[in-house]
Amino acid sequence: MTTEITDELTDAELASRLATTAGRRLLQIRAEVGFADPKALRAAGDAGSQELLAAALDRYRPKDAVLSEEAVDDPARLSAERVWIVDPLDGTREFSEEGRTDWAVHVALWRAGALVAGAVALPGLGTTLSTATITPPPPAEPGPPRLVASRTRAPRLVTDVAERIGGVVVPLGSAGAKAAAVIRGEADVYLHAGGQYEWDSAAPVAVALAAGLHATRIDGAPLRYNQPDPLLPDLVICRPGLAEAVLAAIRESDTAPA
Ligand SMILES: Nc1ncnc2c1ncn2[C@@H]1O[C@H](COP(=O)(O)O)[C@@H](OP(=O)(O)O)[C@H]1O
Ligand SMILES: [Mg+2]
Repeated sequence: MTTEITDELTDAELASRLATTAGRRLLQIRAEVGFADPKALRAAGDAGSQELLAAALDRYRPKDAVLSEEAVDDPARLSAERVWIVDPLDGTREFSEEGRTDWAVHVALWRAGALVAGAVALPGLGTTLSTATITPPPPAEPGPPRLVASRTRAPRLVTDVAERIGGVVVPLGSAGAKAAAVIRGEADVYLHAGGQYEWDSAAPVAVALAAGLHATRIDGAPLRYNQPDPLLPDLVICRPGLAEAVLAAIRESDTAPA
């Protein structure tokens, strides 16, 4: 897989190569810094990936705005037509735990109201999912639907919805890794509520939509990006055939946040 970054790339190709390249840098940082001081490793990862992505976007898309978890928010993005929404290291906690592969790099492009390109790199798995190349997941496996949810901050809503649809909960780190599990057919639903930001979901949602999956807020409303407040606290990504049942279970749950 070539990851060379040149001036001629489409936005989707650029997103994919940037995410892959930042992911390789993160693997190097993991090897160099080691796991003895997880806090130091997390800080080095956040900073190293942010530096690489910021420099590359500045070099290859100098006119575009950027919204990143690891940079000061520049309100100029609110009047920009094109905004890159990036999470240089999603699943920071898992990145700092030896042996875990559930962490990701997110690079998405928002243009005039919609996500138009995106990539989620899973460096620990050696793969990158891109809107340019993604295909729908394989058919659902027999058995109960598998719901991926936060390892550390899963809301009660997840267990409640799992019970209502006869599913099982699978804890996994990183929004990108969870979305990827659904996109790759290793899980059927990713449900989250109670807090998250635009950078946590923009690239995963861009790829999920390109793969033909359902991706909305938990009340079924569209996920909207490049908003003044980047808080985007909940989402559901799932196979289209499960969306109606999942949204109904959320509505019926007395644990759904108002
Ligand atoms: N309640 C909450 N409030 C704010 N952010 C949250 C959150 N729950 C999850 N997130 C963010 O969503 C990403 C995935 O989390 P999780 O693995 O728990 O599902 C993490 O991003 P970062 O690792 O980039 O900080 C995490 O910080
Ligand atoms: Mg994140």
